[in-house]
Amino acid sequence: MNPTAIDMNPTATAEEGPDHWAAMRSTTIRAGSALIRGTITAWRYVCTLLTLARLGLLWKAFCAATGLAIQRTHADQYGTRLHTTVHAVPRLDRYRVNAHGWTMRVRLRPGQHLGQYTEAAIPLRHTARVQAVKAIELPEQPGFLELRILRRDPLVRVTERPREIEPGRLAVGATETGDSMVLDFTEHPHYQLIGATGSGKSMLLSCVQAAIAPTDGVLVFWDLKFGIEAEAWRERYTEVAVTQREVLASCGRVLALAEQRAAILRRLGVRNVAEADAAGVHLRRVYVLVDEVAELAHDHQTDKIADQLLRELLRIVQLVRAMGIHVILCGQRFGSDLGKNITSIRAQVSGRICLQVNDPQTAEMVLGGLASEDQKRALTLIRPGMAIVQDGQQWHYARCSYLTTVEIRALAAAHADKRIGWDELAADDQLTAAIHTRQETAR
Ligand SMILES: Nc1ncnc2c1ncn2[C@@H]1O[C@H](COP(=O)(O)OP(=O)(O)OP(=O)(O)O)[C@@H](O)[C@H]1O
Repeated sequence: MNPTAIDMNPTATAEEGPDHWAAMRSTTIRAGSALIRGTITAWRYVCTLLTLARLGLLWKAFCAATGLAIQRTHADQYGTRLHTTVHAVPRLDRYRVNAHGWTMRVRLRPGQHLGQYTEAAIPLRHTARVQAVKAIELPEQPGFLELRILRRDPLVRVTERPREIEPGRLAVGATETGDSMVLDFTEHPHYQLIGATGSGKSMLLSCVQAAIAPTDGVLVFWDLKFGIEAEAWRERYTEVAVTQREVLASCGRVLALAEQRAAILRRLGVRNVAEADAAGVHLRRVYVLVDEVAELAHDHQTDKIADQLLRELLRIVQLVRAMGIHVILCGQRFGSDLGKNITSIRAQVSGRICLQVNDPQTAEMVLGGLASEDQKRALTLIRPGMAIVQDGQQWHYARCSYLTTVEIRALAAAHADKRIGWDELAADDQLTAAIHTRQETAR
């Protein structure tokens, strides 16, 4: 055999062969995992539909047994010996099925109210053989209720990955219905995340950062817990402040940026960054994360600047919402006992997430608008990272995703190039606005 005949084009086979196989292998793995995920989801839908059908068959008997059906007895025309009992059963409609369960609307019978259905939720859970049943009122539809039925608890293992859904809307976990747990900074410009030690505040904060990291959002961290939590994300931060003095300096920079942006918004004739975005001027969102808020409010022995800090924080939460600057306050408690301006600050922070807390007063402070028995649920949350999220008069259970320290470090390193300094940010804002003005003038 002629050896040169074998060695025709050695580099090409060496380079193309492995690439070809690697591409095939990765495509097969991706297709395989998509197939498995698809099969699992389809199977979950099938199980949900079967459970729903089973409950449909049992609904009449269930309502009769729990008093939800109105009973009428019809005597026959010859006397009272022969009579029939008819159950007027509450009608069900508007079914919405997902992989974890379903919701259905109940048309209330005359005289019925939410309390009766809340009471019936536990027996219904057993009758339907599901994880949880919740009855909620539909504010726009008097005479109707919604039953939310959870066949399988999506909060046992949260599979949702933190991500930005659209500018200012971050998915950070899952809710009990299997939907994404969303922090919506358009609806609530600032958030408070309150929970006892070990309840999962830092994990929730990490999920928020993981959702922001791949975007052009600006991350500022005031880590008053010695900078330990900030360490994993350090490469991605514009600024980390770990002492009250540093936080005070950072407050000044945040307010200066807000002032500059206010001038830009005035020039453009718009009211906030969302309108500026629509007009073609994109200003990066700035997220100021504060862990732990009580540390801002305590005077340390040598430095007496807590009052000044709270005044600055109040100015920030009052003034910067239109400028695309959002504050997320984390703490174990956020009560008026911490300082003079706390109540005013709390009033400005409308987004509220209550993780597990140890006392009913804290639950009441965070979940102000809810009934006291709903507030008390925050005392008995069983899993770390689980929270009660208030949504107007309604509430739901939610849980943040879980990220390991290795994942967090990898994310911070992968998106370190998105970091921007304060001066560059100010220059970037001015430049974006100037380009827009020039384009407008040219038109
Ligand atoms: N969604 C989650 N899934 C699984 N484990 C979680 C979740 N969230 C938090 N944990 C776990 O709970 C524990 C406490 O979480 P974390 O440190 O975030 O609490 P914390 O409220 O910040 O506590 P501290 O106030 O003491 O710092 C950690 O071991 C963390 O891994």
